[in-house]
Amino acid sequence: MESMVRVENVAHAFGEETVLKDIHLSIPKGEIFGLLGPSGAGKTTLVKVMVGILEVDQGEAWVKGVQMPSLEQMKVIGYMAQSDALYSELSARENLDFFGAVYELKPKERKERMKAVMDVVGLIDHMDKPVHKYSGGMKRRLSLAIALLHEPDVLILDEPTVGIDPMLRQSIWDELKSLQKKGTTIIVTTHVMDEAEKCDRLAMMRDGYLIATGTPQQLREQTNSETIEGAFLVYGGERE
Ligand SMILES: Nc1ncnc2c1ncn2[C@@H]1O[C@H](COP(=O)(O)OP(=O)(O)OP(=O)(O)O)[C@@H](O)[C@H]1O
Repeated sequence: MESMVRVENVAHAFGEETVLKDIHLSIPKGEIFGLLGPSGAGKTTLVKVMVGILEVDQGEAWVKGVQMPSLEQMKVIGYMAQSDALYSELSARENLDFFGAVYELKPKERKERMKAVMDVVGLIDHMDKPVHKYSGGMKRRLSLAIALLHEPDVLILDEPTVGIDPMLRQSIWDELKSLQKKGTTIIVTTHVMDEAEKCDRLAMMRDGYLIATGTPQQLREQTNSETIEGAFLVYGGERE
């Protein structure tokens, strides 16, 4: 199957601390791929390598056949970072309009997409509110809307549902599943175990290593666990 995201032999250190070690990954088109691991395991650092915003000491990352970092290739990626990159003095509409221009969406299409993505995240009635008046959860939702705006082939979402209530979280996952049906490849980091269950495949990280990769069922079976949470605890080293 065509590999949409490929990471080969990646290693990286921040000063003395090695945070990624010997990472190999291949994610096929249309897969929902989850990255799990204790805080500090290296998940965010790894997604930054995929997005091409971190140049690593060793190894390579490829997105849709192009080696990262590549400015041009950013157009096929929708990235939602852990901390929101929003202009707080501007309204949601102005933020979306700005990113729509960055992604070179034509005015008519931009307007339609802005409405569609704000609908998905349940913010359609808050289009004209300045972002500094948004709650933390609303900012997360707006960041997700921006990542979806240009209908990217690859969505890379770093803890997208933190601070989002269960009902909206469900509707966001419904949207991710429907994007997957259209062929979008989705990479998501999460600490939420029921979200991990929704992924086609998971990678467990610990101390900068990818220590296990497989379907949720495979990871449960390999660890004799009934739940992904159980598997996570085994791989996280918190129990034998
Ligand atoms: N810019 C940086 N400079 C120095 N150290 C960094 C930098 N970014 C991350 N680190 C360190 O790299 C390690 C991995 O961090 P990373 O954010 O990738 O973990 P994570 O698995 O995403 O954690 P969390 O689940 O808490 O988000 C941590 O020890 C962190 O302190």
